[in-house]
Amino acid sequence: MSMKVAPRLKSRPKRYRRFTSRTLAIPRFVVQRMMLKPLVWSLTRVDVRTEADLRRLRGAFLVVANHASHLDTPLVLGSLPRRLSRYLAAGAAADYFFEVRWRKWLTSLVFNTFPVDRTGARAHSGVSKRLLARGVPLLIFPEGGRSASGRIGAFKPGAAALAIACDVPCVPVAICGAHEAMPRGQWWPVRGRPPVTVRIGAPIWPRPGESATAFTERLATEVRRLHAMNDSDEPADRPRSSKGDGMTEVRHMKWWGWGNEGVAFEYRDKPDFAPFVQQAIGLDVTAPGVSVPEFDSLEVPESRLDDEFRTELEQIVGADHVQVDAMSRVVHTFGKSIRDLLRVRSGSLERTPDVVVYPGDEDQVQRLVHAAVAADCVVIPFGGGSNIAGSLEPAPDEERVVISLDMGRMNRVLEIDEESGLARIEAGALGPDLERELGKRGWTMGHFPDSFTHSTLGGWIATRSSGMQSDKYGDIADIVRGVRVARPGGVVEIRAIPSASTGPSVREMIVGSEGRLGVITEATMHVHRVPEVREILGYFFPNWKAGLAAMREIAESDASPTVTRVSDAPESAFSFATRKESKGIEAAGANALMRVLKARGWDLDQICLSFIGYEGSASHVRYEKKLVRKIVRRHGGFSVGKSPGRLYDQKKFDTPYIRDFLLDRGAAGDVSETAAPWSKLEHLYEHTIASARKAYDDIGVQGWIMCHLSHSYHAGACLYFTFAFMHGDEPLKQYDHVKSAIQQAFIDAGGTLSHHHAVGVEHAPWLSQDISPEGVALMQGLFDSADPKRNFNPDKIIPRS
Ligand SMILES: Cc1cc2nc3c(=O)[nH]c(=O)nc-3n(C[C@H](O)[C@H](O)[C@H](O)COP(=O)(O)OP(=O)(O)OC[C@H]3O[C@@H](n4cnc5c(N)ncnc54)[C@H](O)[C@@H]3O)c2cc1C
Repeated sequence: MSMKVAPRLKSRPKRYRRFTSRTLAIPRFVVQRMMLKPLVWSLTRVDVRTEADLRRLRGAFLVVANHASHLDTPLVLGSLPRRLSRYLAAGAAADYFFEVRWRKWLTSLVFNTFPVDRTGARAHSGVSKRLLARGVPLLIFPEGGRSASGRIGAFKPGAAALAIACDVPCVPVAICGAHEAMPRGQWWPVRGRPPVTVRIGAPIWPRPGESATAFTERLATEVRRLHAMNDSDEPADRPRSSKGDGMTEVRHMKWWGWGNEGVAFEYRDKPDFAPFVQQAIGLDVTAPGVSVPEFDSLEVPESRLDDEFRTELEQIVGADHVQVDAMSRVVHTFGKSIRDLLRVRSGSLERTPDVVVYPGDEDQVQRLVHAAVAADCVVIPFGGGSNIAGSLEPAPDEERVVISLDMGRMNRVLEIDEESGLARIEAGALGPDLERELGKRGWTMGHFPDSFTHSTLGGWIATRSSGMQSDKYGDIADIVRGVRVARPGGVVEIRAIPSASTGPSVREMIVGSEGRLGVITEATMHVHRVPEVREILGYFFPNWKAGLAAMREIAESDASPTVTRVSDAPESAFSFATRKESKGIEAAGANALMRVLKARGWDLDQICLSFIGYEGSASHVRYEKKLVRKIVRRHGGFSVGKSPGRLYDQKKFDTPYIRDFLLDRGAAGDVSETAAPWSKLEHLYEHTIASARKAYDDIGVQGWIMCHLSHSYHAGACLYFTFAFMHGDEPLKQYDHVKSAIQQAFIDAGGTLSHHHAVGVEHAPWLSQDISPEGVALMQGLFDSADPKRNFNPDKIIPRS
């Protein structure tokens, strides 16, 4: 349960009483959270990334942030957990904000401001110390003013000196994109909801005896590091693989799990989560989890790379970009499927790549491909390493040298053809990197898979990915127009033509090829103007059948929402269980709504939560919402407003961390998804649920399965199942049994083996049932002729016979 920062309330001299006044905190809450935050969040696209666990932060502290825009203070206040921002007092220039009475009054009311001397006058000296001594946390911008260029300037030592004198920690915060959104001299953000990211780092304490200069340096370095994670214009001092022993600037996920080091799923602020999981799979989440093994305890196979070939690789990409250390090779061995995570956590590393290389441009990729094929090596292109189909692992019995070709340095947006709405982008660009670069010029690609933060353009193309807004923007197969692929014979160049009649589509052969046809170096993608309005509304349906029918009717209608998603009753219950504790009006409102629904005859256990997204001009969005409202009503549903949708939108990229949380506690939780025509969806759903339940019975476990529909098309939609159970001593065997039952159910009920997670090795057993043996033979012919010596990511999609 979260606690409020507790300013010391005893012996408050009158002058400081306003800072800790509970009465004044109420209007401040109303203005900050109910007016300012919704306004700033609607005018910009704010992404809050909390890199650290702030739950243990208590008492006074300083927030130190870079400063380039008047948006910065509302952004920080709106991004910090309410517990920490409630009494946060923002430093404001005494010579500007405290000279005029109305300005002083207004900023004090809204931002709890305290005066900061900038002019050398010491009229307010000691105020900040006294506030800290009273437990009031402070927000300080150590640059001393807003940067005119948007670049982070030198930090003044005042904040560090204050932290040392009062022995309080500093929370570093990097605000990225606010300068572009509303630079100095402007009083309103630019049009088009520019993207802004607020990155909150781990609290930093002054070291014993540390000078203010040294502490300032540490704080500045941390804020720059957080900023550089977002903005490659800043000096790049990016974190590397969790152990940090690679020599490149490319970021990687944790070797043992999803996402960034230090970020984890938290259940304690979600009061319904523990009882829900207990009931669903019999797991007590409050019991301590097991820790991940020490990396040094893993037995990592030796690299088979010899010195001569290493020198050849170094001559192509430079010595810093050829890695053979154990951490680099382990990070590049697997993707992030549950099979992958179970194996890497248990040290089951039969075969790792022998070397990881990081090319910097297409010419280097081409030379690497030539060298690798000439030496009969295996080349496995690596994007973000986020796939969940076993698309990366080298075959355990592979005798040849295996090269993991990491595309992470090739991450630029090369060109935007504004007239055609096309952008040329290098294949190694991660989602946030490419969207940020496009966003700076008012464009978006509109591709947002749940793995967005850690997957790349090349990976999306190579796995036929689909993002949450595919209803409007299309799957990656629709978005990619042109593509360049490095192959032994030279570069395949498919130009960005809107549509062409040039025989079987080579572009389509590359899409979904999982590295088997060569290395995608860049692609030319559809891009769109950032919409004026973007909204995701929440809806309730009385049951799953009604939700499905409404989604089908919306797909058929004139409305073209960006997202159509409806969860079945178990998934809706799960969503409710992961809500944070609500109090006061919010909690009373939710309870009242449930009472009304019950009175109207709704079975509350059958409620299905839905999200529908809208984008475009304000009038277009209004029109679409009206159309959808009518359809929803016809199926017994109604809108529950913007808040659930906003929450879903903000938190969707954090959900993947839950799988590690469960694994730490002996439970396997994973996903399987398919697509089928509308006419088959209901049966497919029932059949899959029944098959999973039978599989749980077979292995004698209490299992859970839930589902949502997303990605609607003219002829059908994707059904996305999430399943979980407490595993025993043979987790892989048990997992394979359940997963296989679900996959087979898809095929038997008329669905495909995967809508957007690719084939890899994990889904390969169902390929022939999906596309027919003759279809597999055709594909095999393509692979055999394109790659006769099986140098390119062999054994994926079609296993060795
Ligand atoms: C929690 C979670 C959520 C996910 N959500 C989604 C989702 O919403 N939608 C979705 O579509 N997927 C999703 N995925 C799956 C995964 O993110 C996608 O498969 C993604 O497209 C993989 O991209 P990547 O850059 O990580 O590729 P990697 O995992 O590095 O590689 C995947 C395959 O592509 C090949 N490849 C990578 N780059 C290139 C290149 N430049 N040239 C040739 N081949 C290349 C690799 O060799 C490999 O075969 C999710 C995964 C997880 C773990």
